[in-house]
Amino acid sequence: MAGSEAAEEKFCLQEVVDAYRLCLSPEKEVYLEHYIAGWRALVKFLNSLGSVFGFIAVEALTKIQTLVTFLNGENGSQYSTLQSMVKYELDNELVDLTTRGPHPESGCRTLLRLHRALRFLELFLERLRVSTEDSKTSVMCTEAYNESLAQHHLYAVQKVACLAFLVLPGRPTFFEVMNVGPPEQVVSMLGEAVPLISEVYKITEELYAEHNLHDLP
Ligand SMILES: CCCCCCCC/C=C\CCCCCCCC(=O)N[C@@H](COP(=O)(O)O)[C@H](O)/C=C/CCCCCCCCCCCCC
Repeated sequence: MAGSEAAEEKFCLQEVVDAYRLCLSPEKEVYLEHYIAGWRALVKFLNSLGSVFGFIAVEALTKIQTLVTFLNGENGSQYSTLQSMVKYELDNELVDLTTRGPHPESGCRTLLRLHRALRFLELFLERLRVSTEDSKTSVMCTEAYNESLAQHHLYAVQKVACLAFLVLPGRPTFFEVMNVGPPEQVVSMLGEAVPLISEVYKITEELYAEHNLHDLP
């Protein structure tokens, strides 16, 4: 890979912060384009963790790609925000609400999977932010996972995920990979990232509750 391409692929926490900062409109609508950009940046991070995390990166990328296809499709303008997507898909009966049927990969159900993962991210980054030098990333990650995503995963997926967490690099490597600078600056940027992610999460959570979309199959 050419040097410039490699540089493009490098993860940087600032990219995540920028994406989530750009996510909200003044009316607190969530722009899908920036929501996806945030996830793309996180996938870079997952890829930098090595092949053990490849299956998680592939799963996240598959969900991202489904949303990108809608956003770039002929009805793309209906997918500019989460709010417009939900309205468009519900108004046009494009969502399988109780069992999987003609619309197994709707935007609403696909985004719900990423939304649940965003809660994991929020919990994990907050743990990382308040962690100390001897804190273990595997423990922080397992706790955040058990409090969030695990509740929506099959037992076999939970087992594989928890095994992967055991080979996570330690806190110093995590901080380095974030490409921010010394640990104090990483902590400070995590302090910016977490509230932004929390707000996007909360707005999505309320939108899905309002439309009874939390259990989409
Ligand atoms: C800022 C740097 C540090 C942050 C590092 C975190 C990076 C990424 C954060 C989260 C990634 C998770 C993305 C996974 C998407 C999961 C979607 C999902 O739940 N899919 C399941 C259901 O899909 P359907 O079958 O209903 O279509 C699917 O069954 C699951 C497939 C396997 C994925 C298992 C993922 C479990 C682990 C998540 C945490 C990994 C974080 C490791 C790095 C810290």
